Amino acid sequence: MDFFKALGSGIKFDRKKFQRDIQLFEKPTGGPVSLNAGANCEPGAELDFFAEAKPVAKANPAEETNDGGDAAKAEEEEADALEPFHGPSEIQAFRDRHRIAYYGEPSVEPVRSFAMLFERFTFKAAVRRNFDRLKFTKPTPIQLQALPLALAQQDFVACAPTGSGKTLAYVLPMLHILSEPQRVGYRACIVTPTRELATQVYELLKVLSQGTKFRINHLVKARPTQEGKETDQVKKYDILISTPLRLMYEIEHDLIDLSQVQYLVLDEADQLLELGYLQQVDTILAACTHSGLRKQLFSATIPPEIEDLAQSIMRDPVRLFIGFRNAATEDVEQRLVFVGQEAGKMVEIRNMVQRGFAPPVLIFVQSIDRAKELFHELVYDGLNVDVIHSQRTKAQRDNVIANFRAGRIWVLIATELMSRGIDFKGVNLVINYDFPQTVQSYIHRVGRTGRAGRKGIAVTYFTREDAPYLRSVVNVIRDSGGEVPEWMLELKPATEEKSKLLKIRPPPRQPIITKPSAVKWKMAQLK
Ligand SMILES: Nc1ncnc2c1ncn2[C@@H]1O[C@H](COP(=O)(O)OP(=O)(O)OP(=O)(O)O)[C@@H](O)[C@H]1O
Repeated sequence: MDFFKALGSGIKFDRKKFQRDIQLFEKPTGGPVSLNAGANCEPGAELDFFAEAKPVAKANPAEETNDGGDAAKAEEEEADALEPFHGPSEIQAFRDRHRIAYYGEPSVEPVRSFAMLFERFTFKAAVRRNFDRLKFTKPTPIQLQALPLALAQQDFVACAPTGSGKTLAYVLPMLHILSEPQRVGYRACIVTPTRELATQVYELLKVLSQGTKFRINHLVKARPTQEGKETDQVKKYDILISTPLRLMYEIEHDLIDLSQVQYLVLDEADQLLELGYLQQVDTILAACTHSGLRKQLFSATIPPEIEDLAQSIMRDPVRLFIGFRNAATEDVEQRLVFVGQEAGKMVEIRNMVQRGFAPPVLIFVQSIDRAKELFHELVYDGLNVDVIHSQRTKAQRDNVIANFRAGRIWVLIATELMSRGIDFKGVNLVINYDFPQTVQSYIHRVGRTGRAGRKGIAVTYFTREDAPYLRSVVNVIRDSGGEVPEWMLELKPATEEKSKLLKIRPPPRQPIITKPSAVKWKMAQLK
């Protein structure tokens, strides 16, 4: 109990909601405990919940990893660098230094800085002001190249690590290209796999478009059929943000007109081009009939088969890759923990709590049932925990996210729903309680920490049954600069057939039940 009191030092609670917590944590006896998982938790220091991002130590990973000469060169690339490039070889050297791989024609020059971008492209004063308020000093590597590429109105596929600012790379050019609001209907459309991600993109667009008259429709709510008809009312919108299922419904019920869309972005494109979403995305593509339509695809993971598919729906796309293909961000320390059997996972979690941990923590499990089970275990342990999955109402999901962002929830249990795109800047630790079913899932889950230049830790539990799938994750850890024991590198990768099976169906696992109270709850569920 002392540990929790200590851990609570400096944390503000919603007093009504956390009455019990307040009783437990009031008048802490000492400073926070030194915790092995906490980048923010030095002995004696106050917990730093969702503080402003720390100085971006490595906005451009190349700056730290290259040799002295390159580092000195990178130093020269000040935030306001305007020096033009002198020919293709200098551009190539610049791209190499920032680990930008650029395939295709035309070769659009990158920018050295935001100052150079705004010198080359004259943005509306309001958008410039709004951008300045974000206080981003240097473009991330994907932004160095994708911003001018998008502004040159090219089709492209962009693959860059999680948390490296891909959203800005399409949202900012969109506002420049659309230029002025026009009452002709949607001219830009952004599709994301989840409602939560759509909301996040909408929030950034709202910030950047303040003071302009652009109208943005965040289409995630169901609406009565008549209300949605393509009336003058709907024509006032310039930009649409939606999820594929919602949008397909609108198209199939003739509620929406996408014929004026000239700028289509698929965020988390590899997921959108997978079987589960393909039909919906096909319907959306077919509805975007404008001859000048430009398509841009973004993700932190673009497997080769998806790259081929992407190319088939685009016009000579440029392909942009930052760093290793399909690697995890280098800002996350990745650990693998062998837990023997299922029961070992709860032991490990409880040990972690005993040892101390620095919230906020995000825990991933493979199914809704397991999310509920784990929630009941941890709630009975007295942890400040909540759970998010698709069976919760939209309002509940929004509340959970807001509470987690505000530090009112310390531990959030999530299903795959939250694995992609969601930007929780302050997450210190991600735990893969259940081993991810694909290497892409691993990369995205791990990428919920270590964002925008911050550091993070990701711990993945594995049982004997998970061992055959370990190798692909081991490769990701190695490629992102992590250390892995030699024996793991000698493991055989799972066969293609086995990996495909795992992707479709999670493996059976023992329920997460260790307490009589949880058994009672589970029995009631099964009735
Ligand atoms: N140039 C920049 N400097 C500092 N922070 C930035 C910069 N660009 C974006 N960010 C911040 O980085 C964070 C991550 O950005 P974003 O969510 O766009 O990442 P992403 O690459 O789309 O990640 P994911 O693949 O997980 O969706 C955000 O909080 C954003 O505000």
